[in-house]
Amino acid sequence: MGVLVTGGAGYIGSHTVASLLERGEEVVILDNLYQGHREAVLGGTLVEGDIRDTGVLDDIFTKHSIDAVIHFAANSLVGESMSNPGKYYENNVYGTLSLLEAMNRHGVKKIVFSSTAATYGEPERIPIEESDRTEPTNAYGETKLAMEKMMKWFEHAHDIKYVSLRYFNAAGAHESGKIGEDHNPETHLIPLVLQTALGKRKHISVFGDDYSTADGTCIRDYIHVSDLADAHVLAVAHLRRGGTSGIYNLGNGQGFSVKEVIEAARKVTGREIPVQIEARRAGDPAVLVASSKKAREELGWNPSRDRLEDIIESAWSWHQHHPDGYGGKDNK
Ligand SMILES: NC(=O)c1ccc[n+]([C@@H]2O[C@H](COP(=O)([O-])OP(=O)(O)OC[C@H]3O[C@@H](n4cnc5c(N)ncnc54)[C@H](O)[C@@H]3O)[C@@H](O)[C@H]2O)c1
Ligand SMILES: O=c1ccn([C@@H]2O[C@H](COP(=O)(O)OP(=O)(O)O[C@H]3O[C@H](CO)[C@H](O)[C@H](O)[C@H]3O)[C@@H](O)[C@H]2O)c(=O)[nH]1
Repeated sequence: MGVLVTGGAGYIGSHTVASLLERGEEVVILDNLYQGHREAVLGGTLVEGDIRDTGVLDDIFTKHSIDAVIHFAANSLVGESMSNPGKYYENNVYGTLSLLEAMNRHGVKKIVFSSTAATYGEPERIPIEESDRTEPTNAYGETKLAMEKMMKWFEHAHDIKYVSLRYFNAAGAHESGKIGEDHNPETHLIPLVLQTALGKRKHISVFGDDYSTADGTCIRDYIHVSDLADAHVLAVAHLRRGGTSGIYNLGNGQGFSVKEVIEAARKVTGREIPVQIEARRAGDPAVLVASSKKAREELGWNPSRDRLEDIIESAWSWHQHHPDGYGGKDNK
């Protein structure tokens, strides 16, 4: 039996496809290449198409023997979701509905889903546990919460089991050097800091230094993309052995401030990284750090690339060799 990976040409999806292939899985990738890259798909069968297209989904489930879906395909820019929430309900919520309906038509009973720390909003305590309050402060997080609830009701009605993985801040790149992070536009801190180290940007903007944290900048929990990829493989295994549906945080349980990330990047790169302090970014909670105890205990997840310098080092290697991402590939 094989796995369908929606959004498998994107950043986290492509790393998960690589992990599945390493384990000898049959993989079909469905991506409309809105953000994804053909070159990021290291194997399997890539279908260029949209999760909202019922014909494409029916075709895939008819032609391939698929028992599980890993669902990454979504829009995920917090700022854009605030100015254009309709786009997020259309692609994320309607897209997931289209996928679940197709799974139901074809008797596919397992789904692993990309959720986010943004489902919590302003946390009530740190580290955050899965049972904590979920009150998203942006439309993106709200759509992810809606998709989690949709899966709950599809399980109730159609016995489709789900594992929802709430990632904190994904970072780093694959050890092969072949795949890494290439978003357009790029909004994430670590790639922007490294593009500044490369001289592609004049400075890194720090969004607010007046938060109630030790150095005034926001604290996040950075998790290596390959550790995230491993969690998806474990989640599929959990469902295949008859495990129950559930929601799991994925993070390292350690928080780093924006200033600490920049300092670590200076050490790793040995380059100057000019900083400009700017206003706070709307919708940013001060501190987001995960408790991933549940994923460790129930899925057997054991993230191994947890040092911030190592995560930045692996991203740096990717950015140095691919300064223009996949577009300007330079495989030195
Ligand atoms: N990057 C992070 O730190 C982070 C954190 C938490 C959650 N997530 C979630 O993880 C998932 C993957 O994130 P990413 O950073 O790899 O994003 P990404 O944009 O690199 O990957 C998403 C992929 O989905 C594809 N896609 C989008 N809409 C589609 C559609 N309608 N049909 C087919 N393909 C479609 C895109 O082309 C892209 O390749 C997303 O669902 C995101 O919300 C990401
Ligand atoms: O140029 C920048 C970019 C980011 N930041 C700060 O760096 C931290 C990390 O920002 P990212 O944009 O890298 O990531 P977020 O913490 O905003 O992540 C959120 O959005 C992601 C999707 O883009 C995930 O869904 C994640 O779960 C959700 O919390 C934030 O405090 C942000 O304000 C800056 O100071 N300058």
